[in-house]
Parts: sequence; structure tokens; C-alpha cells
Amino acid sequence: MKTLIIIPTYNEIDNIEKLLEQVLAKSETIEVLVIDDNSPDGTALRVKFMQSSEPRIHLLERPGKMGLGSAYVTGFKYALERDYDYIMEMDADFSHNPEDIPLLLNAAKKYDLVIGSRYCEGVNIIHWPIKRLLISYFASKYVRTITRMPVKDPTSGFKCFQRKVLENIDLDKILSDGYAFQIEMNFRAWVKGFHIKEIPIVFTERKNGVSKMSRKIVWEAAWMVWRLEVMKILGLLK
Ligand SMILES: Nc1nc2c(ncn2[C@@H]2O[C@H](COP(=O)(O)OP(=O)(O)O[C@H]3O[C@H](CO)[C@@H](O)[C@H](O)[C@@H]3O)[C@@H](O)[C@H]2O)c(=O)[nH]1
Repeated sequence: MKTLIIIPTYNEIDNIEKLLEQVLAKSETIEVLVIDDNSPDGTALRVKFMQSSEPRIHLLERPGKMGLGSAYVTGFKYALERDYDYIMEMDADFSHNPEDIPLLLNAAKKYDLVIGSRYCEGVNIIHWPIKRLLISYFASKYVRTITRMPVKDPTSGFKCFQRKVLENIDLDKILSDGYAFQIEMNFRAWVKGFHIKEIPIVFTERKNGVSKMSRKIVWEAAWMVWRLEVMKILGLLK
């Protein structure tokens, strides 16, 4: 069963090489697609260097920082044009532990969408500032309260889709670009009746590089939830 792990990057030169090595070591059936937005630190060059000795590394370069959501949409389309059975999302900065990849893949044999969840067994986050933790935790509660979607960590960026989920979502209609993108993908999958499973992971704050979180990203998520809920009521997400 072929798996594509999509890894969006913006200034991840201190992480990408080690991460790709560890991810690819998990299984021969795993390939990775790095989507780099012209990182000024030369992340793409480092990936190209690795590509010369590792055919399982793929790279798409975009001209500038165009956002996390559109990077994933580009990656999903790439996967659907090829023969991947499972498509995963993963950060480049070791917030997501490569050791957890087999756990997600294993669960994806039974469930349509598997989410590596920070909140399904208590709170499993290491080294986040308390402010960031509170925003993330209460944002998750907010999403759940408004949408009634049974997901405790709707903004998690570590997940695995069975191919059929992505085939059934109109990727050209995705509205969001920041962390709201994660909520939107889960919501669209859930509204279409796909089975979602959360499995516990530990999220560790990055040691190298910086988060790209901004106020704009938080606000986008706050209003997107209402927009999606209204679209669901109007039957626009079926
Ligand atoms: N290509 C591209 N990549 C990007 C962009 N913005 C961020 N990335 C990449 O996307 C990944 C996650 O970005 P971070 O900025 O490190 O995310 P974070 O603040 O740690 O946020 C984490 O928690 C969020 C919700 O609480 C998650 O939604 C998110 O995926 C991530 O796990 C990293 O690999 C980063 O390089 C962009 O505009 N373009």
C-alpha cells in the first residue's frame, strides 16, 4: 500500500534533512512530497541534494509563501494524479514524531481519516507557551461546540487520509489557508459520512526555526467555523 507524506516547508533548513531520513526509514512503501514556498533559507536546495540519492523524495516549489492550506491542496492533487493509497500530512519541524507514522497508517486501514490528536487523552503537548496552549485548546472546544463534529483536536496537522476521502472532496472549493484548513478538511470529510478516528500523539514544540502562526490565522479559523456550519445547513457541502 503506497503512502505519500506531504510536508509543507517554509524556512525548515535545520529540520528537513533529518526529518526526511527518519520518515523514509519507517517503511519502503512511504514516499514524501515536500512543498516549499521559496524558503529564503534554501530548504528546497537541501531537498534537491537529497533527491539525487533517494528517489522516494519529491519536491514541488512555489514562487513565494502562499499558505499552509494551499500547499496541502497542491499536494493532494499531486497524490490523486498518482497511485497513492494513503495520503498523510505532517509538519517539517519534528512537532510530529516520525515514530508515530506507523500508528496512523495502521489505524487508516480501518478508518477513512485518522487524526494524530493532542487532546484525545488529556493534553499531550510539550514545551508550548501557556498562551499558545490555551488558544489551541479552547479553539478546539469552540469548533466542537459550534459544529458538533466529534473531533477533539480539529486543528491537528498530523493526519492520514484514505485516498477515497480526498477523491470525494472538491479540492477546488477549499476556502481556508491557515490552521482553519485542518478544520475544513475534517468537517467536509465528516459531513460526507467518512469515519474519523483520533489516536493520541504527543506534540513537541519545535527546537529549530519558528512557528508561522499569526493573528490572521487565528481569526480565519474563528470565522471559518461559522461559514462552514452555515454551508452545511444550506446543504452546500454534500
Ligand atoms: N509551503 C508552506 N509551508 C508552510 C507555510 N506556513 C507554514 N508552513 C509549514 O507548515 C508546517 C507547520 O507550520 P508551523 O508554523 O510550524 O505550525 P505551528 O505554529 O507549529 O502549528 C501547529 O499547530 C497547528 C494547530 O495548533 C496545526 O494546525 C499546524 O499544522 C501545526 O501542527 C511547517 O512544516 C512549516 O514550515 C506556508 O505558507 N507555505
